Amino acid sequence: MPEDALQARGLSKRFVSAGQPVPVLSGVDVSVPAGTSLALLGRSGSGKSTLLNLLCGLERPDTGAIWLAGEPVVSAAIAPQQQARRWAALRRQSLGVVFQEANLMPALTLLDNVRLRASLARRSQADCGRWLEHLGLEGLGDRYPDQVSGGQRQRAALAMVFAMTPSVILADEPTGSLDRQTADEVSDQLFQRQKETGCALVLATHDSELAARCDQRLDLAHLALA
Ligand SMILES: Nc1ncnc2c1ncn2[C@@H]1O[C@H](COP(=O)(O)OP(=O)(O)OP(=O)(O)O)[C@@H](O)[C@H]1O
Repeated sequence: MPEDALQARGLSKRFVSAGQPVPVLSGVDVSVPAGTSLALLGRSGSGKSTLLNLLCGLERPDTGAIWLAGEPVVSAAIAPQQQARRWAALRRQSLGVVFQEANLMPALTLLDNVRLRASLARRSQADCGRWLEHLGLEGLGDRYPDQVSGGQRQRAALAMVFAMTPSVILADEPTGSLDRQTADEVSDQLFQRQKETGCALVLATHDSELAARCDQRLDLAHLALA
C-alpha cells in the first residue's frame, strides 16, 4: 500500500453567522495515497471549499486531525501557533494550492509569478515558461494578471503549482471557468503532472467528467451533519 500523502480523521467545522451556528462539516475522513486523486463533490454550499481550506491550514477544524506524509500537522497535541507555522512552511514547499480566486501577485507578470513560486519552493526555474505553454498560455508570460482572462489566470495558477512540484495539490474548481475543450486539456495536464510527480491530488468540482477521472469521490452532500 502506498503511504497516504494526506490523511484526515473526524474533521468538523461550523461557522457562526448572525449569532447562529452554521454546521458545515461533521466527522469527515479523508485518505489520499501518494499518486492518487480524490474528487470532492456536492451541491453549492455543501462544504467543498471549507474542506479544502482545512486541508491546507487556511481554516482550523473544530475537531479532528490531519497528517501530511504521515506527519501530524493538526492534532490536539500541537499548539495552534505551531500548527500555523507548519502549514505556512508546507504551503511554501510541498502543498500546492489552486483556489477559485487565482492567487497571482498583480505586480508580477505571469512568468515571474511562476518563477517566484518555484523559487519559494526552492525548485528550478528552468521549466517555468514550459509550464505556461503546457497550459495553453504560450506568448502570455509577459502579461500581468489583469491583462489576461479569469480562465487564463486560473491556468497560470496551475502552472505555479506545477513549478513547485508539490507532494499534494489541492484545487478548487480548477477547470471551473473554462470551456469544455480547454477544461479537458487542462485536466489532461493536471493528471499527467500528477502521475509524473507521484503527488496526491484533491479537487473540488461540479464537473462530473473531471470527477470521474479521479481515483476516489467524496460527496459532501451525502454526509450527515451532527
Ligand atoms: N466564514 C464563513 N462564515 C459563515 N458561513 C460560512 C463561511 N464560509 C463558508 N460558510 C458557509 O459554509 C457553507 C459551505 O461553504 P463552502 O464554500 O465550503 O461550500 P462549497 O461546497 O465549496 O460551495 P460552492 O460549490 O458554491 O463553491 C455555506 O453554507 C457557506 O455559506
